[in-house]
Order: sequence, then C-alpha cells, then structure tokens
Amino acid sequence: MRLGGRLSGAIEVLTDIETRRRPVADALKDWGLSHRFAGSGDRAAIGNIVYDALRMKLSHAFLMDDDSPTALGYAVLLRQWGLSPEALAGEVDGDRFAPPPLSEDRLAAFNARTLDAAAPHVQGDIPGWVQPSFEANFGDDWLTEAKALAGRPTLDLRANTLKAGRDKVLKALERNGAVASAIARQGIRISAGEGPSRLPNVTADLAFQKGWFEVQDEGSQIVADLVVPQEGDQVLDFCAGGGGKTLAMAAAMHNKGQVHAYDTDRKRLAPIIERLKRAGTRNVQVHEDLSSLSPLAGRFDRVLVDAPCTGTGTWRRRPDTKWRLTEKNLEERLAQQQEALANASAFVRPGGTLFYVTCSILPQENEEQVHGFCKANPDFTLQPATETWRKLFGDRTPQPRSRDGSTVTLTPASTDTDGFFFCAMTRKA
Ligand SMILES: C[S@@+](CC[C@H](N)C(=O)[O-])C[C@H]1O[C@@H](n2cnc3c(N)ncnc32)[C@H](O)[C@@H]1O
Repeated sequence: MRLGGRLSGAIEVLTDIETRRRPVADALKDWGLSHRFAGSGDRAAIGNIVYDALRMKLSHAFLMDDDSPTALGYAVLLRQWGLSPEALAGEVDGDRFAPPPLSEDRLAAFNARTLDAAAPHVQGDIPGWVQPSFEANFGDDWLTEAKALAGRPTLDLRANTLKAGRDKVLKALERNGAVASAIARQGIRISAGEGPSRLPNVTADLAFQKGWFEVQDEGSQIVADLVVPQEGDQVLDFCAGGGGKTLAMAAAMHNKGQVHAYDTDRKRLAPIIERLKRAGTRNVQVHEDLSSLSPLAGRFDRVLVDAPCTGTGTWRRRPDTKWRLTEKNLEERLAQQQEALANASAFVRPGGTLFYVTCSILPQENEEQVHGFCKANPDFTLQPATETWRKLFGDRTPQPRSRDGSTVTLTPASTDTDGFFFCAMTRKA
C-alpha cells in the first residue's frame, strides 16, 4: 500500500473509534481482519497514524479547524511525520486508494493558524477539566508535562536476572537497537521509531520464550526497584494484576523469601501463572481470595499497593483513554484506592512498610490519598522517597518530580518513562 491507502485505512479506523466508541486495539484488529491484503508494514503504519492522531487530537483539530478523522489523519502526516503540504499532495495525487486531497479551507487554516491562539489545554492535548490538576501538580511546567504525554512511548524491557543478565539480553536484541535504560537497573530500551516504522515483535523472539526478559515500561520497573525487596523478605503485592511488579520483585529477591500476589480480579491475575513459569520464579504464591491471606495479617515486611487508577501516566500508550476519562471515573478510582490501601495496610507488620504506587499523575489520586491515609492512620509515616531514589539510582540519572521529598512522581518529561507515583509509609514498630 502507498501512503494514501494507509491514510485511508487510518481514517476508517478513527471513524470506527469515534462513531462506535471502540477501543483502539479492537478497531485496528477488525480493520486488519476485513483487509487481509494489507501487509504487516501497512498495519503498523495505519496503527501509528491512528495512535499519533489520538495523542494530539485537540491541537490537530484546532490547527485544521476541523476535528474529523480525515483532518486528524492529514494533521498527523503534516505535524508528526514531517511531510510538507506539497510532499503530501504529491503522495495522494493519482493514488486511487487515497482519501480526497486536503481541501483549500483546511490547508488555509493549517497555514494561517498557530497554537498560541488555542486554549492552554488544547496546546497540551489534555481534557480541559484535567488542566487544574496538572497545574496543581506541576506549576509552571504543566504544559511541558502535558505535551510530553502526547509523544510516542519507547518499548521497554526488563532483563530477568533469574535467567539472563542484562548484557546477555542486550546482545540477543542487538539487531533491534536495544540499549541499557538510563535509570532502571535491569531496564532495556528500544526507541519508539518515527513515522511508519514498526516496533519489533520481541515476544516472538526465542530469548523471550526462554524467559530472559519481560516487556515492562521503565517507570513500572523503577517503582518495583524502589520497594527494595530483600532476599528473605515476606512481600505482599496486593494489587498484583498480571504480575508485572511481582515478577520484578521476585527476581530482585533472587528467588529467596516469599512474594504473595493477590488481586480482587481473577481474570487479571490469571496470566501470572504462565509468566511465573516462564520466568523461572520459585518464590511466589498466588492468592485469588483474601481469606487465604487472612492468617498472614500483620506479618509482611513490605506490602505494595499498585492501586487501580485513571492511568493518566500511560496516556502515551493508551491515548484513547485520555478522551474517555470522566470526573465520575476519577471519583470511582479514588474510592477504590482508599479501599485497597485500607485493606492492604492490615498486612504490614509493625516496623514494616506500605508502598503506594499509581500510574497516574493526578494529585487527587496520589499525594492527597496518602496524606489522607496517614492522617487517618497515624501509626504510618511517610519516608523520604527522594533519598531512596538517590541511594538506588544516584544523582546523575534523570530525577523525578517531588514536592517535598517524601513522594516521587515519574513523568515522560522528567524521567522519560510513563507517569508513575511512588511513596513508602513505615508502620510504627
Ligand atoms: C494498576 S493495576 C495492577 C498492575 C500490576 N501490579 C502490574 O504491575 O502489572 C491495579 C489492580 O488492582 C486491582 N484491584 C482493584 N481494587 C482492588 C482491591 N480492593 N484489592 C486488591 N486489588 C484491587 C485491579 O483488579 C487491578 O488488577
């Protein structure tokens, strides 16, 4: 397919997402099934146009004076893929699979408009109602942070030291341009690529099948590192989900001690079994029911609450969720976070530590939650997270954001990772 055909495909998918409110992955999959002639390169290019369009939906629509899927698709090629209007006209000219060329009106708007005239949240490509939270969290830097969340994410991996050291994995993935991550101790990074370029399917690699590495954003690896689990510890991963952080902590403990993985949602927890096997993990117990954990109340050295959240820190990867998020969703998450924190805290032994993590950057879900929790539970005290960071990663790595040193917030703009919040609260001995 030429670029015009790929653009048409992307416009069809964007229309499907908008009219039927479908998740991006489902809409792309369906398009692929009904266009079997499209090769993997075509699908990747179409996926890239769709995701790029959703990342910068508001600013694209403003500059084109049009929020239709066609305008968004063209804006991607002009603003994110670096094609000039002339080059783009040349690409679609004579291609019978291309969409209609950009109209005179759209082109005139694009040439005449600049983002300085747009509302600030449009410049930052975030929902307007979220802007006050960004301002509260990041002050004058909020727009820089918002814009960085509209970029393309890298592909991050974690070397599984139970099976292979980072150097060995780097060697195995050399042809993919894999390099060591800047912060996470076992992290490996493959660049996001530009335009139509395709990310390698690393899970098809033999090294993955052998359990040498996991796919995990560097931010997620870093917060698991910050728990600093020790060999012999009793650790509870209270919101274990598919086990991303369980696996990282179990490896950091060299298969010694115990990690107990629990989640209220059995479906989310299910893949953990296969992943644990592949990773060669022998120190993890999986719990589907809170009742099986009850006898261990007050016994854990470290309890991690990787809380359900709005996922605002992952907007680069899931840009459609940025536009679907509502204030009601936020309210629901806040209640779930309080419940998870309250339930999990009962498992921390005196002198042990409760860790609270989200992949959100909204202060309501982060600082406000832990300050509320510590106020209501005075036997828990916040520990200086920036100190732990420095001890673990040093001063020369990119530094996260922190208001007062007691908590840290990772962001694409500060640490070049997904957005994550982390803090540790120690229970009185
Ligand atoms: C951010 S996800 C966890 C991701 C996982 N830790 C990882 O690294 O792959 C949050 C999880 O919390 C679970 N959850 C929500 N409320 C909970 C509660 N009250 N107790 C335990 N788990 C809960 C959800 O089912 C969801 O899987």
